Amino acid sequence: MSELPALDRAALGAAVRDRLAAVPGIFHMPAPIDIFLLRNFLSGEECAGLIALIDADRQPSTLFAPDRDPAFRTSESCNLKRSEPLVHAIEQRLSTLTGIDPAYGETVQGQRYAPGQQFKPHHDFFHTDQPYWPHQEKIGGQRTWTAMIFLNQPETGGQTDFPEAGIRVTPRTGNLLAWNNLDALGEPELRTLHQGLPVEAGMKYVITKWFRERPWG
Ligand SMILES: O=C(O)CCC(=O)C(=O)O
Ligand SMILES: [Fe+2]
Repeated sequence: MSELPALDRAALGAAVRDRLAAVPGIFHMPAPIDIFLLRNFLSGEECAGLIALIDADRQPSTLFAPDRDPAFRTSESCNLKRSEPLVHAIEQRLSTLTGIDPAYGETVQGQRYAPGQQFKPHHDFFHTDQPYWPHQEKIGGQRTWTAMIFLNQPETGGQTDFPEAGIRVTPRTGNLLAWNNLDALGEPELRTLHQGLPVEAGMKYVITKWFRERPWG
């Protein structure tokens, strides 16, 4: 087995940013964090295929650090298996896009929000003072980039909001949002705080891919 190195967080942040910035048609959003929007990363057909996989397997979503607030994350989610050809193909494309080897990525997670459901403000990076950290540290360490793809568009609500970065993105079928959870020095960037606002009408489906600093698992 070939040994993949631990990635230098700061160098990775810059390398992925430069690679994304060169993608034709991508929008580097004006913000104090590195965040990109790429329209139509997936086709409507691919999105429909992923929605069917999510509907077949979805369960109430969980949290690494269960919150006292039962309304913190009310969506349903599921892990999408790499053995599904569609999931495998999308993982390859995400790696080509970001330049990050698929081994560093966690399993793709699918998520569905019904009206009233939301994911309150949180960071995707790990808080290293939390009880979950020693285990996460062993199985890949800190999260680096997040790639999220909107699979459909709810009628109203369900935007992804970064209150401290001044960014709010409306779900549109096939659009990809990618951001670096770490700062220029490779440390957790607090201004990546984000939330999935409550869906008001219709359904919202997304997939999320979190990349680690070391091979995951
Ligand atoms: O659904 C959203 O808009 C945000 C989802 C999210 O933040 C996550 O899955 O980590
Ligand atoms: Fe998140």
